Amino acid sequence: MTVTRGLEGVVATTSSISSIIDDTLTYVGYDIDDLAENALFEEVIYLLWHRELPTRQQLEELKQQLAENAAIPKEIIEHFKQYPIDKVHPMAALRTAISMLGLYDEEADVMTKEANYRKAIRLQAKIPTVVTAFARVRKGLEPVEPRKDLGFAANFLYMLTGKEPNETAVEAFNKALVLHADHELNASTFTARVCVATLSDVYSGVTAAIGALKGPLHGGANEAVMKMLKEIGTIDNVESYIYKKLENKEKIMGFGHRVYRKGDPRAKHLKKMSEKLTKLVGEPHWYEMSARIEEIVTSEKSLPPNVDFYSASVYHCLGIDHDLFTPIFAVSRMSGWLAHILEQYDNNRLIRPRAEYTGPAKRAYVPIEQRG
Ligand SMILES: CC(=O)SCCNC(=O)CCNC(=O)[C@H](O)C(C)(C)COP(=O)(O)OP(=O)(O)OC[C@H]1O[C@@H](n2cnc3c(N)ncnc32)[C@H](O)[C@@H]1OP(=O)(O)O
Ligand SMILES: O=C([O-])CC(=O)C(=O)O
Repeated sequence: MTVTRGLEGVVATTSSISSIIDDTLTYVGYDIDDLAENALFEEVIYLLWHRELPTRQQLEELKQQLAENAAIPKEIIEHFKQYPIDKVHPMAALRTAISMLGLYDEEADVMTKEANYRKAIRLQAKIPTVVTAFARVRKGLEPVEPRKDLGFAANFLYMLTGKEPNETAVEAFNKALVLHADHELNASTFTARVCVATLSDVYSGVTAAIGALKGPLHGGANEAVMKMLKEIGTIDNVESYIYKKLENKEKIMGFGHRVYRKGDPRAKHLKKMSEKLTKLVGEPHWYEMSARIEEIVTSEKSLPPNVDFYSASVYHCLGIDHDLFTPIFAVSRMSGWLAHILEQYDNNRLIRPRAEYTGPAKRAYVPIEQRG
């Protein structure tokens, strides 16, 4: 048996959703740079689920379906109110609430193609409502009901704050959603596919994926980046902080990637947004510190920033609580997870690799009184 640690370079499935070739990311053949500059997040959802960009009518239909399905059962809000609120991470709350949504979906275990698509709509529609409701309930605020007249990005920010967001915020948030939507066989998507390949249901698949995204080596890195920026505090502290970490062989969050070697093509869009937004809100130091960290880590370790690095300062400027950064990633990545889950069902085979055994050789059972 040959063991490939971390399955690096192992091609585990075919997929027609997104590709990373020579450090270029495409969703169904459309370059991420093109989509980031031009697409609405709802168009990207449609693209990932149908493999074509929507016509105007198809887009309007999808928007309407998302708006009509955005409300969540009141039991979920009541559940939130019972949590030990100051101890619960929003990703743990999200993981629980998304699983709980399955309890209130009469089609949860109906496995037809049509029912699975309807569940995809419901999950994509409800995840912003879940994240924003939890964010408000933990502050003692009432959740804000979703509005049918707002697009996906605007509605999220509206439900979070109770105020209609300005155009710049909506544009930036939409772009962040587009950039995070899918990424081939990343850890959380792979988790979702492994789960549903047992023919388990869609809710189980996305709940498992949320669990995988939560870790700091994956989606959790964006929150960890902001924690690092706060710890550093000022531009004058950047050098000593980063060099010390590197000397101690500690990882710098938001850098490195399993697949990209020259760089993550999403990072430059977030970098540009970070520069613009940090100036706009009068906190340019977050961008300046980030840019200096990038200079050092790139020259010392040849490690370019990944999608999580500049998204941290972007979300901070949008007034989003730092522990909501990873749930926001999940709001966007839900679209990719669902695309992959539907694709897995379409051409399913159980995913079950092997392990090379490294434990003791064959042993005889020892009765308990003879042990010790
Ligand atoms: C959306 C996303 O999931 S993007 C990734 C988000 N995660 C992060 O930003 C966390 C920080 N980065 C990392 O931990 C890693 O780069 C990962 C997990 C993304 C990729 O991991 P792997 O492909 O397994 O790379 P691996 O950890 O083996 O790193 C290879 C070498 O680069 C070093 N390295 C990798 N990332 C970093 C980093 N962020 N800071 C410092 N050194 C690093 C490793 O220490 C290792 O060095 P060595 O060969 O001297 O031992
Ligand atoms: O692909 C990966 O390993 C991680 C990543 O960048 C993502 O999920 O967006």
